Order: sequence, then structure tokens, then C-alpha cells
Amino acid sequence: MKQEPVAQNSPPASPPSSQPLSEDDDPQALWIFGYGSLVWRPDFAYSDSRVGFVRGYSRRFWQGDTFHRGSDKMPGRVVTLLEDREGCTWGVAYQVQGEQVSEALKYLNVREAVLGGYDTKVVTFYPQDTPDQPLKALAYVATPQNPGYLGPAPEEAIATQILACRGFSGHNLEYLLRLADFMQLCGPQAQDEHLAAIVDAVGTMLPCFCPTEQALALV
Ligand SMILES: N[C@@H](CCC(=O)N[C@@H](CS)C(=O)NCC(=O)O)C(=O)O
Repeated sequence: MKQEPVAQNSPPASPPSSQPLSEDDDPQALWIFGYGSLVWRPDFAYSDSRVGFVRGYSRRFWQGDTFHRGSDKMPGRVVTLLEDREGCTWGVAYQVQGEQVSEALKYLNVREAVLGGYDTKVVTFYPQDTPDQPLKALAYVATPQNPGYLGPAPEEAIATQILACRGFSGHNLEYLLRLADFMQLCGPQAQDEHLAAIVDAVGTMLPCFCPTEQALALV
């Protein structure tokens, strides 16, 4: 049974909202939930952001990537959401308003759907500092039906693949470590055993994979 996160009184990622968070605050507003590269590189304009989590999903490095973090010959591994009743995935929700909505969706359609094989799904997001005021958010999820889906593999094999791949957005190792950094910032209540196991496997293999100076050049 995964530990259900307990909201911490840590300061929110953005100024606390005096109003309850709900979609009818501004009918033009849309919340977008990021749980992979979007947590550190949204690359679209947004009005507000919240750190928090979604329930009923687990994050898995089960999506292949032949553009951003891999190539056709050596696809990298990036994350998707797996439906899991016991699951809880931490990330960042970004609020887009007015013109930001169409701009963000147009940009993400290319980055996530066209280039990444992701589809959209509405999820319920629980802000870390107001989990009693959940909000609806759009998430980009790579389903098993998309051609780039790789599915489950031992964490050691995933770590080996990540160490060996790079794409147009950089090395696959950077993708892993930036996500691990984000989870560290979320605090001890945010656990992701799958991510931690891959980071541990990378740490074990890295010295054998390449000498230190080469490892530092990877990211
Ligand atoms: N949809 C997830 C995963 C997004 C993700 O990592 N998508 C890849 C597309 S394959 C990406 O945008 N990569 C950009 C990068 O690696 O910097 C999220 O909300 O963060």
C-alpha cells in the first residue's frame, strides 16, 4: 500500500490563492498537469502554478522517445501515467488563461502528441497546500496503443537505456535527474519507488559505464 501523501505546510510554488481553486474561477482558464519534462521545462506561458499530486496513477518510464531524448536507432525512455488504484504521482499544475490557452495547447500538441505520441486525459489534481480543494487538469498520457510505447522493463534495463540515449532536447540522463531533483524538492511525502530504483541503478552503473569526467559531460 503506497503511502498516501500528507499535505505539508510548505510554502506553495506560487502565491497562495485567496479564492478556492476551481475551474469556474475563470471559465477561460485551464490547468495543465505536468509530471515529466513539463515539471522543469513547461516552455509555454502560464499565469499560475501549483505543486501537487494526482491519485489513481503511477508514473512509469515506459514510453519510448525517438526525438527529445533518443533517436530512431536508440529510443530513449520518458514517463507516462499508468492507471493504478493505489498510485499517486506528484507534479506541477500550470494555469493558462485567455490567449495562453490556445498557445499552450498548440505548442503541447506538437511537443507531446505529434513528437511524443501522448494523448490528453482529464485528471483530478490535488494542490500540495490545499488538497481539500482539488481541481480538474489536462494531462498528456502515452497509452499502450501509441507506436512509441515500450512498456515495462526491469529498472536496471531502463537505467542502461537512459544512460545510452540522447536526442534533440538533450541526454536521457538529464531527463531522469531533473525529474529526481523535482521529487526531492517536493519533500519526503512525495515518494516514487520506480523513479528512485532507476536513479539507484544509474548510480551503480555510471562508474562502470564511463569514467567520471565522461559522466559529467553526459548532462
Ligand atoms: N506528459 C508528461 C511527459 C512529458 C514528456 O516528458 N514529454 C517528452 C516528449 S517525448 C518531452 O516533452 N520531452 C522534452 C524534453 O525531454 O526536454 C509530462 O507531463 O511531463
